[in-house]
This record gives sequence, structure tokens and C-alpha cells, in this order.
Amino acid sequence: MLVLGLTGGIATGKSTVASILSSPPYSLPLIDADQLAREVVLPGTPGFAKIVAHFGPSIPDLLLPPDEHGKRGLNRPALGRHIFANDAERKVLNAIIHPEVRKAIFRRLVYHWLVSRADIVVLDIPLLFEAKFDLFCGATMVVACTPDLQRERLMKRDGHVLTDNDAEQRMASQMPIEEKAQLADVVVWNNKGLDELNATVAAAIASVRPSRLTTWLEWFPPFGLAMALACFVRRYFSKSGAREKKT
Ligand SMILES: CC(C)(COP(=O)(O)OP(=O)(O)OC[C@H]1O[C@@H](n2cnc3c(N)ncnc32)[C@H](O)[C@@H]1O)[C@@H](O)C(=O)NCCC(=O)NCCS
Ligand SMILES: Nc1ncnc2c1ncn2[C@@H]1O[C@H](COP(=O)(O)OP(=O)(O)OP(=O)(O)O)[C@@H](O)[C@H]1O
Repeated sequence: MLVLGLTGGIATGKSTVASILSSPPYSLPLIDADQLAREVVLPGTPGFAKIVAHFGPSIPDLLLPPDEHGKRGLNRPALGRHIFANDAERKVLNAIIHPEVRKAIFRRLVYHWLVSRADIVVLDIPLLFEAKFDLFCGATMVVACTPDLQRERLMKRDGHVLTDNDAEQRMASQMPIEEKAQLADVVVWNNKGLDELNATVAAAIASVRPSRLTTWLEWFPPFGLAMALACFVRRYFSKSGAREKKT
């Protein structure tokens, strides 16, 4: 099973590519890290409690008004404004959320390896390189577009909750897209329309798809684990040096 790490900058089109890959004719299983990052901070979770304890005193509107069940969820735009304007606070939030997301990703990967038996599983994760998750991927795909187009798409999608300044801070908080592109095994340029994007995705997925023989052999645990370890070691030595220099 090939774990395909799908990443990019904010609003470059990761979710759009993820939805192409999880629909026919590809129909690949998808693990969405943004979605998992939402689930691990729902009211009642340890993540929620830690966030309220740390950020409550500095963000007066951290919690939403009570819902119909009396629960108060996180005010994500308010938390986002705070952490994207403050590197140290973003690190605290990452340190609360990322370990939980990592565990949830591993549980899903094991499930797909044992149960769904797909030849490729797509891991859609914005901070693939920053959080060093690329070490666990057989191949990495970066969805990239120009910064102007990225800004335009971000504001068109989220302009009702973000100011221009919020958008700049979110873009600046991530590794520049051209650096991500250099670290990737395959780059999907998303500077044109959806038809062009579909064609680029088709070529990109064909270039990383494993052979039937590899997929079949990897279903045998000793061989699968040996392949996963070999992949980790190869990626660690070939990509880590480059990443250390860039970050
Ligand atoms: C700050 C939060 C509450 C803002 O929530 P909001 O609903 O406005 O945004 P959403 O979660 O949809 O994220 C949108 C995009 O912002 C970018 N982003 C999110 N978190 C981060 C981060 N810690 N560092 C850099 N970029 C980030 C990603 O490109 C992501 O796709 C939320 O992004 C969050 O909890 N972030 C920390 C967890 C995280 O790192 N998530 C990324 C995947 S693990
Ligand atoms: N080729 C395209 N043509 C037109 N609009 C596009 C194209 N690709 C993406 N978009 C639009 O740009 C916006 C951002 O795309 P998307 O949500 O896929 O980005 P993302 O990288 O997943 O963002 P985030 O990091 O915030 O999760 C969306 O509104 C999407 O519909």
C-alpha cells in the first residue's frame, strides 16, 4: 500500500485534488488531517480542555455561544487570528493537536492496510513537511499555484471570516510553496482551471502508482513492514538534509 502524502500551501487546492482522487475513476481512500485536527478538539476531548486552559485567559471570545445541547465549541476564527499572529502560540497549539492527529492518522493507516486493501491511500496534510510526516509516506505530492492566485482563492473562499491581513499571516506561517515543491516527488501545478487540474492529476497519479506485484507483496506483513522501513530510511537520508536546510 502506497501512502501518498498530499500537501501544498493554504488554499492552493489540496482539498480539490483530494476530492478528485477520492472520486471515480480513482476512488482512493482519503485521510484528511484538517478533519482529524477538528475532531481531536471537540468539546469533551483532552485537546479541547488543554486549549481552553492555555488560550482561555488570552482570547476572551475563545468559545462559541452554547449550542442546542448546551455545548460550547471552539471559536476557530478567533483561535486562528491569535495563533497565526504569534509564532510561539502557534507552536503551543501544534504541540497540543499534532500528537493526537498523528495517532489518529496511524490508526487509519493500519485500518486501510488491514481492511480496505487499497493500493494507494491519500494522506491530505497541510503540514506534511513541517511536521516531518513525509518520512512515513511512500511518495509526496505538492499542489502548488502562484502566491497571487493563492491569496485570491483564499479570500474568495474565506473572505467572510478573514481580513487581508489574516490571509497574509496564514500564508506567511507556512513553508513557502516553492520550497515544498522542491521537496516533493511530484508537483501538481494548479494555476489554471479544473479541467487542466484533472489532467495534471491523472498524469501525476500515474507516475506514482505502484506495480501490482509490489502492492500484492506488501500485503504480507513481513514484506510490508520491511518495505515501509526501507522507505522510511531512504526518505530520511535523501529528504531530511534538504528539509533541514530549507526550514
Ligand atoms: C487555528 C485553527 C483553529 C483555525 O481553524 P480554521 O477552521 O480557521 O482553519 P482550518 O483548520 O480549516 O485550516 C485551514 C488551513 O490553515 C492552515 N493551517 C492550519 N493550522 C496550521 C498551522 N498550525 N500552521 C500553519 N498552517 C496551518 C492549513 O493550510 C489548513 O489547511 C486550525 O487551523 C487549527 O486547529 N490548527 C492547528 C492544527 C493544525 O496544524 N492543523 C493542520 C493539519 S494537522
Ligand atoms: N483549478 C481551480 N480553479 C478554480 N478554483 C479552484 C481551483 N482549485 C481550487 N480552487 C478553489 O480554491 C479554493 C481553495 O482550494 P482548496 O480548498 O482545495 O485548497 P486547500 O489547499 O485544501 O486549502 P486549505 O489549506 O485551506 O485547506 C477553493 O474555493 C477551491 O474551490
